[in-house]
Amino acid sequence: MTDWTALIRDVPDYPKPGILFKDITPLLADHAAFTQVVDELGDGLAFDKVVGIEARGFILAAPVAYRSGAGFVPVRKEGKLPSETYEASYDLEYGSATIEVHADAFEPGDRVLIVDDVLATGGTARAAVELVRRTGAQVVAVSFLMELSFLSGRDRLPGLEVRTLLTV
Ligand SMILES: O=P(O)(O)OC[C@H]1O[C@H](OP(=O)(O)OP(=O)(O)O)[C@H](O)[C@@H]1O
Ligand SMILES: Nc1ncnc2[nH]cnc12
Repeated sequence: MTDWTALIRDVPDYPKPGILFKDITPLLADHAAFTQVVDELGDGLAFDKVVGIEARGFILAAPVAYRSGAGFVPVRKEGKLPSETYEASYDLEYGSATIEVHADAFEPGDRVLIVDDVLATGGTARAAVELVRRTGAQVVAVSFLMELSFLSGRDRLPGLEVRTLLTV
């Protein structure tokens, strides 16, 4: 894949002092970069549903589902899903959060690809994996646009295929 790192903007001290925020909006605005990234996130993997994690994960996961003929399932921040949910709480680089998935989002035996923009500490992805597994579905891989390798998020996803397209 082309190295699109130049389209990731570094924003110091956002959202808190000491955090170097990786802003993906320049990459999203570039058609060639955006489409290649969407193509690569699911390439060669077999799955029935794509999970996108609110909010930036939605931007990437929905087109991955569309292009691969899979369904899309949102994992949302707490209180946003209207029906019965499972929830998981976790810490991330600049705070903590709770995410939820609809308890009936998957068919028994569904193979699930989880997609998000950034793998940092891995807290968010770990919680999403737990949610999918609680429903009885199977996580086949976790794909990210970008990995912040100094935070070792991969270590929180043992035994899983972890795909990252850019590493910083
Ligand atoms: O690996 P971690 O340390 O868990 O961090 C990665 C998560 O942080 C960001 O989400 P954020 O909660 O900022 O939400 P947003 O997508 O709504 O901006 C990013 O989109 C990932 O989901
Ligand atoms: N440094 C960072 N930049 C962008 N998104 C993030 N999510 C967690 N850490 C992040």
